[in-house]
Amino acid sequence: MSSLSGKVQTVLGPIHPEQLGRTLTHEHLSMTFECCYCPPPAHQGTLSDAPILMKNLFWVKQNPYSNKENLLLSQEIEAITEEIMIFKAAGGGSIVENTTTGISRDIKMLKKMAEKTGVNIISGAGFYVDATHSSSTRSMTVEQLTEVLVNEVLQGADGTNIKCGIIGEIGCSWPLTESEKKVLQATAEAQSQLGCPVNIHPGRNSDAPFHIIQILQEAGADISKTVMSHLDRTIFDETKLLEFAKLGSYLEYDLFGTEMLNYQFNQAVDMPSDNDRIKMLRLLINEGYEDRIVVSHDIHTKNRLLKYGGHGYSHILNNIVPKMLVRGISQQCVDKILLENPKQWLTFK
Ligand SMILES: CCC(=O)NCCS(=O)(=O)O
Repeated sequence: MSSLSGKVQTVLGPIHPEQLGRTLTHEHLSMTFECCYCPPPAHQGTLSDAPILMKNLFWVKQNPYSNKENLLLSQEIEAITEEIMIFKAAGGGSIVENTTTGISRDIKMLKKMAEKTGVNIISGAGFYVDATHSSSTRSMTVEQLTEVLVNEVLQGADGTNIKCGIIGEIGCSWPLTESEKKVLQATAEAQSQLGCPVNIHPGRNSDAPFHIIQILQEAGADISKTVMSHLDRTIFDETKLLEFAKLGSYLEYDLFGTEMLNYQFNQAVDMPSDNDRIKMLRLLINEGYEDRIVVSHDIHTKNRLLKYGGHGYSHILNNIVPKMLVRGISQQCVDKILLENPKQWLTFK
């Protein structure tokens, strides 16, 4: 195991796990998402290049991936820094920043934000989905990819000496591509060398999380230190969700605050509401999985910021926690989800 054993690695260096406090396990503080631009229907075409204004905000909320400006979170550093302070005032301690190579990770900026706000920021190593892989990434062997991941954790990312504290979010499409499969195998290998936390972005199909866990397991990963993200848009059937829970990963509900009529990336899906998400958490808790749940907002577009009338990074602490308590989830269980489970996950073995 590495010298990081028993520690959590933030962009400002290793800390003791007790210093984390309430932790959002899946956010973005600076990224771009042009790779996932969805052209709007022809009669709404002019809205794709429009600035975000009060009069088109409802349209942007329903079509977040069709407005080009909305995809540039990296332009909002000042607003986001202020919003991290609001998260801190609401009782937040740490944010895991899951931006990986392909969607414009800016690890120097993350360090500045951590210095300014006093909130711990943990940065992610690795690669987003295949559509963003460079030709050089695609041509690498599993061994070469492993070396990149290990270096981002032990030496620093993007030519800096600022180090990542998790591997992920590792992007997977559906069906999984060859390049993504190699990255998963490299993730497993790097994780067994480092004993580090891993976060996976599954493809948009309910079989995707199962397939990914199988690949990771075969390559030697520690599934108990792996988070499966975006379950709220991936597995809807309760029996299937409980089957997946048995595999032993952390179960992440990370789209809190996202409520929309049409899910642009998969029209077959009815995006759940926050109340639906809380019902799924209750199901998992009642079935004994309270040690495995983590939650977040996965803010990745501008419209979700307070500045644009969105819910911001403090929504879970200010609005979701009180509703969880009203719906019979105990304070002890809420604390597990926001404090204990992230702490266990983020601590290097
Ligand atoms: C980079 C952010 C990201 O990938 N978020 C997941 C969006 S969705 O696939 O759940 O719609």
